[in-house]
Amino acid sequence: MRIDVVTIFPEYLDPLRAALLGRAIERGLIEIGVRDLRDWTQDVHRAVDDAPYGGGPGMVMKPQIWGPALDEVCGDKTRLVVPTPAGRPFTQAMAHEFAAEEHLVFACGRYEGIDQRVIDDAARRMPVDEVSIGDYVLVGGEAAVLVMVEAVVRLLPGVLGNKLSAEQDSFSDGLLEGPSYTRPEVWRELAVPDVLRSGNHALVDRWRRDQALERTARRRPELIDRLPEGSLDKHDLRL
Ligand SMILES: Nc1ccccc1-c1cnco1
Repeated sequence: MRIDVVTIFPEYLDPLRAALLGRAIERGLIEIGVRDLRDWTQDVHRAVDDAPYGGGPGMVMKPQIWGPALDEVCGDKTRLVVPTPAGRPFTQAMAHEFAAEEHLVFACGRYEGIDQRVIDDAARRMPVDEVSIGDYVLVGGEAAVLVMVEAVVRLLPGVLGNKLSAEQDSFSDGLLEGPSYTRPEVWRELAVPDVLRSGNHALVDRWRRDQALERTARRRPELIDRLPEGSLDKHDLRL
């Protein structure tokens, strides 16, 4: 997979070359390019934004800059992802979809966003997803790209060591993870639940499932309603 990010703050994406993702690049599992949008500006001030038609606060990013940038960076196998607070919610399912793509391009908007015609024009020749990572306001799309790239790249074959399976993690069964514990058995007078030291794997599995269901019902009840038909067995339903 190749990933390209177009941004006016390329240094913001430096963490993509650290740790797990950095090792995936070194191992040739992914290629990552970060491009400075200002490289496509023509004026001495390297302006990338202008006042919004219709008035109002903030600035809008110029189509005459974004257009040529995406023409050059995107290819015939590109899926364009545009982080925006007005986007569809980013989910694990979307991460899996993106992980199956050959080429992802992330367009990082700042200010009040990118002129809509940039997205509309791109959608004439490639799949375009306007995506939100949550209901809060960021200054730009760069932090959202770091989140999405991590969620996507960890799903690629070979990226996670075999001891960490992407499939067994949170959200793979639609529930939140329950609590986790490690040594010591007692810490600041707080003990590890006895069942986890019982050695009875069936009991441990049951306890973990119960904890995940209770936590999900308490913190994210809407996820329970979204579980596929038949996900909950009679033991689950006794809770
Ligand atoms: N707030 C933002 C501002 C600019 C670009 C993306 C966002 C965003 C993405 N997901 C939530 O917010």
